[in-house]
Parts: sequence; C-alpha cells; structure tokens
Amino acid sequence: MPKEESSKVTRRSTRSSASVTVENPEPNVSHPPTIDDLTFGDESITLDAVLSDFPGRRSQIFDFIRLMGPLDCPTLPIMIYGGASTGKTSVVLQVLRHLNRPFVYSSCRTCYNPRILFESILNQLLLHRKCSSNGYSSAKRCDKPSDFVNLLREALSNVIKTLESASGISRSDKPDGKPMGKMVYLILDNVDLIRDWDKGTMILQFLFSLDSVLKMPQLGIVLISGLPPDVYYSNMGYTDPIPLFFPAYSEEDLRQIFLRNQANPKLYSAFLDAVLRSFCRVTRRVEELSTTFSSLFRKYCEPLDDLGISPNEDMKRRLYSYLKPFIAPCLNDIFRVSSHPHDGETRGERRQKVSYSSENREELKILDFHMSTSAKYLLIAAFLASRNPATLDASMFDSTGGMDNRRRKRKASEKSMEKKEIAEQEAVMKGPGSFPLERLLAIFQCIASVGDSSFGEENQGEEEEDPTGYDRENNNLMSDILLQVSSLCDANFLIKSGSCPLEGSIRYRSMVSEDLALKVAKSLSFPLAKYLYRR
Ligand SMILES: Nc1ncnc2c1ncn2[C@@H]1O[C@H](COP(=O)(O)OP(=O)(O)OP(=O)(O)O)[C@@H](O)[C@H]1O
Repeated sequence: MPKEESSKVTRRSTRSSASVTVENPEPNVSHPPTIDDLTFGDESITLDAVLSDFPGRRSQIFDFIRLMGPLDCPTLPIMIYGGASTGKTSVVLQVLRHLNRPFVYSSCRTCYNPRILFESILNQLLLHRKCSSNGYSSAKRCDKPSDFVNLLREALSNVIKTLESASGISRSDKPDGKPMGKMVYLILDNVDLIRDWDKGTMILQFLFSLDSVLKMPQLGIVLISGLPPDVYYSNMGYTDPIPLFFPAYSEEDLRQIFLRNQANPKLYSAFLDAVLRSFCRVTRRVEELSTTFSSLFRKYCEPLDDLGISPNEDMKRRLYSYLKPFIAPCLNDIFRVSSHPHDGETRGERRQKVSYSSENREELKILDFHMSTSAKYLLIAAFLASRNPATLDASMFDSTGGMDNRRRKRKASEKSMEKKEIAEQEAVMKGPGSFPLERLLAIFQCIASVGDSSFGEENQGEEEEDPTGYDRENNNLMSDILLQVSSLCDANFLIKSGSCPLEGSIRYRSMVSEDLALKVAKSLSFPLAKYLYRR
C-alpha cells in the first residue's frame, strides 16, 4: 500500500484517529495532507457492507443516508443520539465513508475545552498537522466563539473553493472513485459532555446556532450526543437539529453483532446461548461485552482440540459445564464496571451511563430498596407518557382509570397503513417523547387508581375501611408529588427536556427501558403491557 494511503487508513479508520488527525505526532512530511484527506479516499465501502457491519442498525443507516441527502444537497443540522456503545460514531463515519463525503471530525471527549475543540476543527480544515517542525502548534490560536466563526468561515471558503475546482476535473488516478461533491461536513461527537464544561451552556448554544450564524449551506453539521436533543432546548431562536435516535440493542441484535466475522458460527452460537442472556441483564454495551466475551470464548474453547467442530447437544453441555465457573466472576466484573464510573470520567458520562444502562443491576437495586410505591407509579406514568402518543390518553384511560380496549382497537384499525408507517418512522427517529408535568400527573392519577392493593403496602393496617389505601394516600401523594418528580430527575429516571416555546413550561422525558418499566410494574402487580400503545 502506498504511504499516502496507509496514512489515510490510520487517519480515518477509527474515531480516535479521526479526532486527532492533525495531532498525528510525526506525519510524513513528504506527503503533506491534501483535500482528499478529508474523505476516506479510495477506501470506499458499499451500502451492503455498511449494513452487514452493523447488525441492528439498518433503519438508522437508511435514515441517516436519507437525512444527508443526495450529493451537494444542503442539509439541516442533524443530531444523532442514544446510549453509550449504540454505534452512533461508527455508523456515522462508515456512512460518510460509503458516501465519500469530505468531513472533519472532533470529539468533545478528546477535545475537552473550547480552545482544543475549535483548533482541532480548524486544523483539519486547514489541512494542518501538528508535528515537531511546527512545534506541535495549531494552525490558528482560537478560544473565543466569535474568532472561531471568522476563522471557520475563512477556512471553509477555501475548502469549498478547492472542492469546487476539483469537482470539474476528471481525475484519471481515480476512474471509479465516487465524486466528493462540493460540501463538507462537521461531525461533533459527544456533545453532551460540553454541559460539564466551564460556560458549557453558552458553548452549546453557540454550536447549536452555528448553522444559522454561518449561513453557509455548503457546511453540513452532524452532532452526536448521548442525551436526547431537548435537554439542550434553549428557546434561543435557532432551528433545532433533526433528531435521529439510536436505541439500545435487543438481545437478538447483540447476537447478530457478536456472530459477525466468527470463524466457526455454530460453535460461537453455542457459546452465546450459554452467556448472552445473563450478560444482557447487566449491560448491553457492545464494547464491554466484546472484551468479556473474547476472554470467555477462549476459555470455552480450551477443552476442544478441533475449533472447527459443530458441537452437538452433549458437547454443548460439556463445554458449558467447563465454562460455568468463569461466568459469575466475569459477570461481577462487568457489573462493577457498568455500575461504577471510570476514573476521570466527567459528570456527564456518569449521568449518561445511569440514564441508559437501565438493565444495570445497580438501578434495580435502587428500585428494590429505595423506591416508594408512589414513586414506582410515577415512574410507570412517565414511561407511558414518553412511549404513548398524547392523543391516545383519552382512549387509553377511561373515567375510572381503566382502559377501553375496544375503542383503542377501532381507532387503530381506522388508521391508514401509510399514516401508520409515517408515525412509526417518526417514533423511531424521535425515541422516547417528552411531556408536560400536567400529563404526567393525569396518567399517574389514572393508573394509581387501578393499581392493586400496592398503595396500601406502605401504610398497611392503618385504615381498614379502604383496602387500596388510594384515597387516603392520594392527598399526601399529590402534595409531595413534585418532590418525587425531582427525585426521579436526580436519579436520571426522568430527564428535564427544557421548555417548550409555545407552552413555556418545562417538559420531561422518561429514560427507563421497557424491560425495567415492566419489572417495576410487575412489582406492583400493575398490568403495564395493557396500557402500552403498540404500533
Ligand atoms: N451494530 C453494531 N455492529 C457491530 N459493532 C458495533 C455495533 N454497534 C456498536 N458497535 C461497536 O461498538 C463499539 C462502540 O461503538 P460506537 O463508539 O460507534 O458507539 P457510540 O454510540 O458512538 O458510543 P459512545 O456514545 O460511547 O461514544 C465500536 O467498536 C463499534 O464498532
């Protein structure tokens, strides 16, 4: 492989290398970077390859390609969001590689203050690499947003000019290469971490308004976030980015992810049968599982002479008995890693982890030991408010708090298939919805009134005439309900989603998974599944 190509591979093949492109310690001075270095160059990848590289991300890949639009088509800013290790970064980079679009990538994890972030973006656009000959300095010194806007505009204009002149020339060295187009994309990863920076709110507002401030349609902006878009919602008059949600993987998705590229899929599948379910209960983060599974799989194979075998049932049992003693310690390790933040992590990362690793035992432990019955109902009410369309509340809950199944069914059957598909797509793009406090309270009152005797359990035996204890507790509940809501926010089961410009009131969003909500409902003997609107 020629030197220039090999430097491109290191440069673009991983997120971290992409983020430190220009920080490469000793770049090859005889091959100064060119405009081609803003793409993956010749390492194009087909759509089929992207799809098969990322099981469980088919619809997100198609949605992202659609949002990026055809070559040279201006796009509104996009926000990709979802929990840790849901493939946000990898999918974005691989789609850009597939489309052969020029981009600069900076992560707010490695670029941990405004100056480093601004300079990293500018260095990439100015095709500048830090090295010993330039004293490892950046192309421009810049820590103020106002300076950044000016420098960015200038750097972008030059890149775009070069792209425009390059697009007219048919380059004989790349007969089959896809055209790069005349646009450049700015990918900002881990933007949620900016919330913890000094003056973070101001920097976030600045970045969110960058598109409207610059007014350069040749720049596409993609923000990647571990938190949903409306936690940033600030009512400042800029256009909100188009959200694209990356949900947590299901067990089946994880099976497909880990089965990829296995030399002996039958053997590995037997291994996954033995471990996947237990580990999924602790974490669904691909990175964590991948490290543990590779060491466990080595153990699993130890008794085998031939790694090419298709194990029969008897062999599977024997391999499982051999592996069994190693599973529990690994589960404990992964549980410890999942529930305790790593050293040096910022508050933002911890918050994200608590919010999303909802299968995590720590969270269940908190629930089991510290959650009052009323808080559990509130958690379920929030979950329903985030998952069900508000327009269906009236048909979901009748005047006694119950649900009229017939009415719901008829409504669903009246919908045209097309409308249903659009609604489904929208729901996937948006992820859990946000809701005002009033709606949360209304649902809470309805479901609490149909719950079984669980409300009585906190004051058992005090007033015998009311078997459910609901009426008695209702007044107390309502009086401290705001306190409960704020406790759920502190525990990150609920997230404040900023205020709605029309209503002016704060909105909330439930961050618990369906599995967790079902477990909480089960502990109250509350029939949650009956209240969930299924599209
Ligand atoms: N669907 C998938 N198929 C194969 N590998 C995946 C998939 N999803 C994630 N991974 C792998 O998991 C790792 C983490 O993915 P990635 O960094 O893209 O996630 P992320 O959502 O950006 O995480 P974070 O929010 O922590 O930055 C990568 O090695 C990636 O290749």
